[in-house]
Amino acid sequence: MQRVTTSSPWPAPRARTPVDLTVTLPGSKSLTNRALVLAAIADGPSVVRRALRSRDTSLMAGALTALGSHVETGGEDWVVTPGPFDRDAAVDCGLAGTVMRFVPPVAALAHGSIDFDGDAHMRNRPIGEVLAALRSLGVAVSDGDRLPFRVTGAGRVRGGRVVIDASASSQFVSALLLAGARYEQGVDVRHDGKPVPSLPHIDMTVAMLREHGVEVDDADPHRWTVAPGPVAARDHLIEPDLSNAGPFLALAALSGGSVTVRDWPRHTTQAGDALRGILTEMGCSADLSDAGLTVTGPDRLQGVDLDLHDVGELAPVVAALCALADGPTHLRGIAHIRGHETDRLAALATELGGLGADVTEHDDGLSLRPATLHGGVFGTYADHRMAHAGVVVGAAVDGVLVEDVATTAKTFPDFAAFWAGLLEESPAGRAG
Ligand SMILES: O=C(O)C1=C[C@@H](OP(=O)(O)O)[C@@H](O)[C@H](O)C1
Ligand SMILES: C=C(OP(=O)(O)O)C(=O)O
Repeated sequence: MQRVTTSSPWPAPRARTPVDLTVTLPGSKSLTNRALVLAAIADGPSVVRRALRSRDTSLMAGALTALGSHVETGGEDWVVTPGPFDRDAAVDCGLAGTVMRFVPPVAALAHGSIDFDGDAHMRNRPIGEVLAALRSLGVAVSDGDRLPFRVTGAGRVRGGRVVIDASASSQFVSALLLAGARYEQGVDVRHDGKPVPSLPHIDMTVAMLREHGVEVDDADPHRWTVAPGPVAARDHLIEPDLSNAGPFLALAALSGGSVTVRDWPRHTTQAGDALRGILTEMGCSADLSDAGLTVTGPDRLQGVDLDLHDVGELAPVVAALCALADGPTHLRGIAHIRGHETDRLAALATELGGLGADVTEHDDGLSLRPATLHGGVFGTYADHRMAHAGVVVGAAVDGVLVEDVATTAKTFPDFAAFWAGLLEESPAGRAG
């Protein structure tokens, strides 16, 4: 776990009085990258409307283009035309789990050798189960269980049954399901191991496959079967990224003000929808209306005892908010987030602790007790959600400097300018 020191740390703006804000947020990373993959293996062109334009989605578009698809990313709506996967290619995964996990099963369909690599830390993130699964489904994959690796496609994949341990990441399952319909025998994935985290993301994969006309059986909680067959071309309208709504809703929670996120879907498979329940448990009110989701913060923020196994990507912002709460907190069930963009449990314990939080790191979570926080540099370890955690604390505490805030570009274009603009425009910023 290394701190990144690319530019001067960013002085996080304060919210000194209750905010009153309405925001329109960029699209979901998870929905955009699934829509791009499915479009690239579909039987005709598809449009990804209101696609998220960020580092992770540009890397996905770049990967699918390298394989031979045509992805037009000029406007708000991205047009994807499947092409022949008939060449050798190199894929840069950056730090995008969705690119490193979702693209190899697609590359296996190519006629060519596809080389994968990514950022330095990406070489530590787990992928071995996907590579082993591909080998057992008849695909030539170089030795090893980490980046860099090579997938040599023969233009066809046998497919069939495979057993994996997906306890480190739900993306292992999603990856095999997304491409599985294009395998000769489809794919029958069984999980054998500790519980799979982030299950809403597998539900998202299954729902989107079905929208593309693919037959998926997910009746058994540890088994997913995708029937072989065509993937129908289909346009998608991308919902706002509800996980990235976390820091914005946290502003309402910590300032006792109100934040409305426009276009919050009434029904969604996004994990971020769980923020409504989490913030309510912390004492906020959360109202879903035609205007969007409005969260209003309480006078005193309560600590919580939560199992975040299904929604681990929310942990950094939730932990930051809990560090500001009046009561104790225990966040459990999130050992797997040690394999995210950084070891998030260690990073949160170190960085929140560095600002005076009373935080204890456990194997599978964190506990926090009320403490008076102070300013200082908040390290982000190239992790967008660590930067979100830093700005949340910085909105409530003087003198917080967020290192490498530009790392938020992974899933949110120009985050810092947007965040600062909001706090300037709100009465909270003007009062400061
Ligand atoms: O499939 C996806 O789009 C994601 C799945 C989850 O990964 P893990 O299962 O590795 O937690 C989530 O944390 C990540 O942000 C996005
Ligand atoms: C875990 C995350 O990302 P990735 O898709 O790179 O796994 C995340 O965004 O919190």
